[in-house]
Order: sequence, then C-alpha cells, then structure tokens
Amino acid sequence: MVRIEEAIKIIQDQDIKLKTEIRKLINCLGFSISEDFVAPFAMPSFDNSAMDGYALCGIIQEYKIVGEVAAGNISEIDLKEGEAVRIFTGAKVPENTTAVMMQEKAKVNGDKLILEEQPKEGQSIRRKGGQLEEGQLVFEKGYAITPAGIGMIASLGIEKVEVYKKPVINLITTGDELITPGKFKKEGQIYESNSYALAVACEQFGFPVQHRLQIEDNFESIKSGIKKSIENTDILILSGGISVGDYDFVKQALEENGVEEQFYKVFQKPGKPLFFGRKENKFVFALPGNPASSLSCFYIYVLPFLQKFSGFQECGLPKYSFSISHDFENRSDRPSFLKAKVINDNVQILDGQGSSMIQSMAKGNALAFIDAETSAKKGDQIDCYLIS
Ligand SMILES: Nc1nc2c(c(=O)[nH]1)N[C@H]1C(S)=C(S)[C@@H](COP(=O)(O)OP(=O)(O)OC[C@H]3O[C@@H](n4cnc5c(N)ncnc54)[C@H](O)[C@@H]3O)O[C@H]1N2
Ligand code: MOO
Repeated sequence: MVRIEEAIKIIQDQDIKLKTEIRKLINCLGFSISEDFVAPFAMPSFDNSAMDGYALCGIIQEYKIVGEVAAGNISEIDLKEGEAVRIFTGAKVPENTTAVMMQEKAKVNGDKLILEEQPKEGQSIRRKGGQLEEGQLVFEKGYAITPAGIGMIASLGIEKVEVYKKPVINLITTGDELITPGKFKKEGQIYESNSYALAVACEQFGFPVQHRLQIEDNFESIKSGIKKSIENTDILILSGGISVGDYDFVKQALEENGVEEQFYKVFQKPGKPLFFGRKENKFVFALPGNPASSLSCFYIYVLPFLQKFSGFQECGLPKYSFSISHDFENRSDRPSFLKAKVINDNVQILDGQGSSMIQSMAKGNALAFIDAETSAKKGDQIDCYLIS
C-alpha cells in the first residue's frame, strides 16, 4: 500500500517514449506542441490603427485631410506636420503618424479636420511587435493548444503543427453481475455504468477511448482479454476485480501478461485497491469497480497520466482552496476525496459519500480533499479538485 503522494509521484516519474505527429492546425485542439514555438515575424507586423478615424501628423487642433487608407491597403503618403488621412481599423498608418483620433472625436469640414480633444502621442496606434517580436517564444514545448492558441498560431500564418500523439486507450470492464443498460435486468444483476462514465470522462478531456470491452469474471477470459487488448493500446484502463475477493482476477491476469506492478493499493478513500503497472511503453490502470471509486481514481491518477503521455506541460485537474460552508468531520481512517460542490468561493461536502454512490458526484463539481480522521470547521480552507 502506498500513500497518495507516493502514488502520484510514481505516475509522474514514469519514463515515457513520447511520439509526435504533424497535424493540420484545425485538428490540433487539446494536443500539446512538441517543440518551442517562436514567432516567424513580429505581431503586428506593421504599425496600424486601432480605430476608424484619422491618422494625424503633429499635435494641433486642425489638420488638412490629404487622403485615405483602408485595412489591407498601403498608403504611399508621407504625412507632413498639420496633415491627416482618413484611416480604418487595422490599416497600416502612414509614415510620420503621431497619433490616430477616433472619428467620433473629430469634425470634417471640406478637407479640414477639426479635433474635439487634444490627441496624445501614439494614441490608438498598435505598434509593430506590440504583441510579439520576431523570434520571440510564443508557446513553450508542452503547451496544450486551446482555441485561442489555434487562433494565435493561425495568425502567424502556420497551418500544420508538430504535436505529441495522444495515447490509444482501451477500456475493459469485468464482473459477471454486470449487464448492459437497455437489457432486461434479472435479480442480482446490476447495470454496467463504469465504462460509460470512464469513456466520456476520457473524451471530455480530449482523450477518446478506442475500444470498450466487457469480460466475464473468470481468470482465463480476463487473462486472454488483457492479452488481446494490450497489444493494440498505449493505456489500458480496467474496472473491477482488483480487490481481494475470490473472483478478483485482474491483478494476477495482468502479471501473467507481463505487466509489472508500479504500485498496488493506495491509502485513500475511495479507491484503495488501485493498481498501476507497465509493460514496456504500455501502461495499465486497474480501477476499483465501485463507480465513485473508479471515477475518482480517473480524475486524480489516470487523467494526469493521459496528459503526461500526450506531452502536456501541466497535468491534472485544477486545484484550488475554498472555504468550507459547514463543519465537517472525516471519520475515515483514510485520507478522503469527497464529493463536493463549489459555489462562488465556498465548498459544501455533499451527502452520499459511499464508494458505490455516484449521484452525489454527478450533482457536484469538485473532489474535496480532507485528511483521515480530521475535523474541518466552517470557514476552514479546503483543497478542491475541480471536475467540471
Ligand atoms: N475483504 C475486502 N473486501 C473489499 C476490500 C478490501 O480491502 N477487503 N476493498 C473494498 C474496496 S475499498 C473496494 S473499492 C472494492 C473494489 O473491488 P473490485 O475492484 O474488486 O471491484 P468489484 O468487486 O468487481 O466491484 C465492486 C462493486 O462495484 C460494482 N461494479 C463493478 N464494476 C462495475 C461497473 N462496470 N459498473 C457499475 N458497477 C460496477 C460491483 O457490482 C460491486 O458492487 O472492494 C471492496 N472489498
Ligand atoms: O476504496 Mo473503496 O473505493 O472505499 O470503496
């Protein structure tokens, strides 16, 4: 049995051979870049107007209008003191422009421009290199591309990007009591739900699951199911059969498939019987079958690893401290990830903390961490991992 911090460290310290690929920019959302990305040119690449109005030369009250520049056009005009040109947002300002005045603050009378207020030097001019200088670092290797990141890269004229490949993920559920939703349920059976929750949780964070497989609870089936599945996967996630019961065959079946244990069992609630192993560059998480346990383990351990495998610089759920809105006593002898709801700056621990109870997780938006046998007083700061 390991402590939570040890388990996290073991996962973080895995040496992984990352693979890269070139993707079209439009298909790069949620991928991380595999090289530092520097600006091929300055942004903006020329001084331009931030407003529809007039480019002015000199700081006076009245100017002579000598021409017009629209966005995309280049003015040949070299402004002289006392001259102005009509200009539009984004257009390159002529040589010798002192400032741009928005049109709402100016009156035109024939070719005369009369200002209603005095311009300040440089006003409403977006300077060349104001956002980025040529050669400046835009994104560091490992930056996970967001929609704004896609826009930034496109604005630098790039349409293909080298990124880290995402893992192929397979998901196996075990348990003879499980039947698929939609089918008739006999006495003693329960509906299989973990593969649903886990598959969409992976997908929500940009890691689609390749194959989902339901295996019957006998050693040979589990062993051969794992053998087949591990061949064509990078990360195998199993649920159920990892505890100590007579039908918990997963650990032994993994070992007989050459998967080497990195840790087994974490001193935590829920999710104690969590297994993490590897076979060369393939990795296996065997999550406990209880629905809330398997999903908690996904958030705390599997997700950061999926991100690490995909070259992300920053891994894991966002973690913040919030003030607890009521007294709470954690009676468990294990440090606990509790289903919780964060509203504004306060966190409330929800009813329904059992490892099999998932409704509270569905209604909440966080996992609050409270140490074993610890009492929290209303107003205490509690660490929370935001799950949505
Ligand atoms: N003697 C002991 N018994 C148990 C221990 C222990 O330390 N000693 N640990 C308990 C803890 S903690 C957990 S968590 C569970 C985990 O057990 P398994 O990982 O072996 O899971 P199963 O026994 O297969 O299932 C547990 C529970 O979850 C339901 N389940 C399983 N798979 C699914 C699924 N895909 N969808 C929905 N529900 C699922 C299953 O029906 C069981 O009710 O072990 C404790 N026991
Ligand atoms: O660790 Mo188990 O997940 O408490 O029920």
